Amino acid sequence: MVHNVNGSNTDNTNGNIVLHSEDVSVNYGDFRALRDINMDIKRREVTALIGPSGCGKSTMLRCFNRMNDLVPGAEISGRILFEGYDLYGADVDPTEIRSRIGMVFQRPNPFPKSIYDNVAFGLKINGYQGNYDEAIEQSLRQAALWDEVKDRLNTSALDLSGGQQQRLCIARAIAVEPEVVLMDEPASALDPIATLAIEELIRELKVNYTIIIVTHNMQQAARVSDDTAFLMVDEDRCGYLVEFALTQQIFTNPTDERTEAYITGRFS
Ligand SMILES: Nc1ncnc2c1ncn2[C@@H]1O[C@H](COP(=O)(O)OP(=O)(O)OP(=O)(O)O)[C@@H](O)[C@H]1O
Repeated sequence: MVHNVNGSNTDNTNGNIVLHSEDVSVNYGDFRALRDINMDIKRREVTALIGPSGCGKSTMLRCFNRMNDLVPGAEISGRILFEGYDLYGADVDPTEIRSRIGMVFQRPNPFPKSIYDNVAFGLKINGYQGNYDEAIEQSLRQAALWDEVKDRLNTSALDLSGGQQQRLCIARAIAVEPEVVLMDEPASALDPIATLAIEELIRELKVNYTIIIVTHNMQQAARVSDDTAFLMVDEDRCGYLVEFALTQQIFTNPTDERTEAYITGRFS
């Protein structure tokens, strides 16, 4: 169990901050991929991570639910506080963290099981004792998929379209009622209509969840997020944070000229 994470906050956070990163750096073996990242993720808001390829967006995202623990050679320094407590503390169970901070990947990755069993999966692992039918319906409704699948819950998830599969993966992630959902380019493998459906869904989900999204698509960041972090790479290919601000400010009146150059397409 993660002790006390619902208790009173300790240092450096207030009730509005769910995740707080402090001087976070990440190495893959000898290669430093990210340095000194400081940012606060606000509750029930959408935070976008943007920046050129290789600047460490996915690496940073994975730090927020300890997915980098699973990457050979990955080492993180600095601190991340989740609800005020050290996410990397000795008493923290990474598996529990990953159910409280869920993840949706770039390519929809449903299991080769029925639609129903995909959503039930996390509930079973968590030893859920409630009514499965109700929990599954609620998750599919929240993921804006219920009406399309309610008559075929026992058919294979692999028969769904790409956009439906991604919404199913979102339903699977939210079934265990995480506090945070991390999304790594969740719409990049989808067509424009499915992409808009995912964006609409993200705006709906933030009523209940805190969302962090990595996206290459700046219009998408502007459409769905409240805060935006802009990262770049230095001459050693190490990623760093240039600017973190309200999305509206980043896209209309950025403080840093590098942000301005990036969002106006002067480099990519
Ligand atoms: N498992 C790994 N082992 C070694 N290096 C890695 C690993 N994963 C990522 N990197 C390197 O770390 C740096 C940051 O990668 P990351 O995928 O986090 O960037 P990104 O901004 O998400 O990139 P993209 O936008 O292209 O997906 C890159 O130089 C990448 O090559």
